[in-house]
Amino acid sequence: MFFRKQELEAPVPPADPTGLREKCRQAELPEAVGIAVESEISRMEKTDAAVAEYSIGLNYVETLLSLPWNAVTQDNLDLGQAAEVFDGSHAGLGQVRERVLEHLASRVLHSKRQASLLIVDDEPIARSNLRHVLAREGYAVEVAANGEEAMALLARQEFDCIVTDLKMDRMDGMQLLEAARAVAPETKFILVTGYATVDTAVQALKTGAVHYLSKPIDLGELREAVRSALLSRTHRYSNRSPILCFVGPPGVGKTSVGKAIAEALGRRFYRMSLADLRDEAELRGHRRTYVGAMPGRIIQALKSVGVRNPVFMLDEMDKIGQDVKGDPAMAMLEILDPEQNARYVDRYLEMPFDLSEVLFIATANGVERLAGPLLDRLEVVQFSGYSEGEKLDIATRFLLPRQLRGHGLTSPYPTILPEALVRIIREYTNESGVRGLEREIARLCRKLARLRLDGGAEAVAAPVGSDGAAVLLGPARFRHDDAKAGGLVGTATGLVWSETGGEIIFVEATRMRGPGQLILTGSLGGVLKESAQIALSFIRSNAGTLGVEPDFFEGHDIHIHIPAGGIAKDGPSAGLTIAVALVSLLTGRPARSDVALSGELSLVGRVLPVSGVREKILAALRGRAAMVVLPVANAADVEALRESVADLPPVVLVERVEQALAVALTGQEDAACTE
Ligand SMILES: Nc1ncnc2c1ncn2[C@@H]1O[C@H](COP(=O)(O)OP(=O)(O)OP(=O)(O)O)[C@@H](O)[C@H]1O
Repeated sequence: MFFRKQELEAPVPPADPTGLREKCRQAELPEAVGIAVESEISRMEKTDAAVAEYSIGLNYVETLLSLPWNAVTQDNLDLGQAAEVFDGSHAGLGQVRERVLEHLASRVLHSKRQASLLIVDDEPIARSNLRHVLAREGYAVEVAANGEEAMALLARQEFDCIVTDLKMDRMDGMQLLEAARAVAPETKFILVTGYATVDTAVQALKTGAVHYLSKPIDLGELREAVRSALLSRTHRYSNRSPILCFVGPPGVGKTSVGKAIAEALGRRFYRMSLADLRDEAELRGHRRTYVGAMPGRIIQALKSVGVRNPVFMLDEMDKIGQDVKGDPAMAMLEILDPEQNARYVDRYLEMPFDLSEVLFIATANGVERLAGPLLDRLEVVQFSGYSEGEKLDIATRFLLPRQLRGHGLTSPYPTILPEALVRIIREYTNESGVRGLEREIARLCRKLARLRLDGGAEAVAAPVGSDGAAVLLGPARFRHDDAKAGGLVGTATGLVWSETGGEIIFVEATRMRGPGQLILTGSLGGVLKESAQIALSFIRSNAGTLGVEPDFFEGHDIHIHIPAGGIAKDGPSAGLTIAVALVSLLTGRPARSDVALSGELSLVGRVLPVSGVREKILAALRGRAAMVVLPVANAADVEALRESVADLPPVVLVERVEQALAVALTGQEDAACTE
């Protein structure tokens, strides 16, 4: 700190019975915090220790003393090393890897940018001396003779730091500080004067100056003051880039990529789940006057992580918002916005804490539930599910070695053959990510650990193959033979997407005597009901061409049932599957259950594009579907997937529902196809 207490006639500090003043001195608090602590300690000294106010004051002071006001870790900005860290812990994340490295590259570039300084002094000699000294330090330096000239320069250009004389004609240093804060709030100020008094110093620091130097200037102090004022520059500029938001199903590596970013930068990592957030005050803290009041979770997190520039993962951001008191989305906006978060005020602290150096990363399973203004601030990085080949690679390189080590199965390592891993992937897991896979591998390792303890290394010497894995793990949990060859009348296989990944569903339709109603059951959202109605209307209006009796609805009810779980959100894309199930029912032609469909249906029979194509095709792969039918407008998505997944099933792209019927229905082939 460059606040010269002895020259500024500071009052003699009172005795320090609690030891807090000494702690405060050692903590090297920012001036404003030091003042708040001192005034709280003085108040405590006048209060009886048995009174509640005393312990409220004590908690407050201890909280202020425990926060990392100045503690930062230095960033490691070696991009090559960052890539090594990433590749050393992850596989199968091509696009995500590129996006993360691009983000880090822009940080490196920002950090290498030359810092710009403005010197404002009415004495030409002082100006040119300071310019000379600071230019030799490698800064880009401009000069101005008074506040007005400085404001004119500020209108054209941004400065990282302004070193200004206090007493000047035509807008002095204090007026400049006030005017400049309005147009360039991030610029740091260092005030210099020969007439230092406690009052002006305090006023300058309160107005936002970061340092206060008195004349004659000690050059060592000046260099140090500028260096420390610029310390946060790297992070602040980088933070202007959008906040990364990792979006994808569970277990695809969002958290672990966040950790890898922290490791690559040499920063500490903190993860906070927002799923259980019930009250906005949990984030921003409660006012000190409440008994048991505490700072909000953001400030508490920084206290526990011990630095003010960690990588801070805001997990499950899409889960906040419902039944929460206050407006947490607004609070999040403030926390994430670099224009505001440099002066983030927690209700308990009642003073600004600089969050601008925190590297925030958000995660979500889907973007639909994120508030619009929040989404605007975020740069979405989509994590999609893994194919079987990618899962095998991840399991072989990372999950299995980690679990073997974790279960004490070190040398001689038991051999788990790839065929065993493939069987675990196919029969013991059904997921987009690899969390379940890791759990099953851990289960296998526990069995092996027990065998080794009971029978020694010999007992686990034989390599574990596919059958060995099945013996150890017990009966298979998932059978993917649903989409097997053959077919049923009135049942069609569909592909849907939900936040937990892609899924295969079976749409069933049946007809019985009744007054002509459409009955819908299963997990149907409103959109899905509309899809069913559209499919039925299309069939009724095209009965002739589709080979359906025109009056099939008279005297009959149609019942459509969709048994699967999380599909209510992906209603439109089930339209095509419903149409196939209905035409199958009404024509008596069985629908092939190994043909999986997804497409939105229009009233005139066009097949419209759908989302989540990668997840859907991966679900079809898992479900052993022989063929996938998708809208022609999704051709680019299919092509993109073909590049990363070798064993794609054949994909038929259709423009109209009749083309899908030709592929999916057996019997009288092509009879209903118009092309
Ligand atoms: N591409 C990958 N390479 C290596 N390991 C991976 C990869 N993807 C996931 N993992 C591992 O899978 C496990 C689960 O990953 P993680 O916790 O990061 O998932 P997540 O996407 O954050 O899930 P959730 O949304 O449920 O929080 C971790 O042990 C992680 O290391």
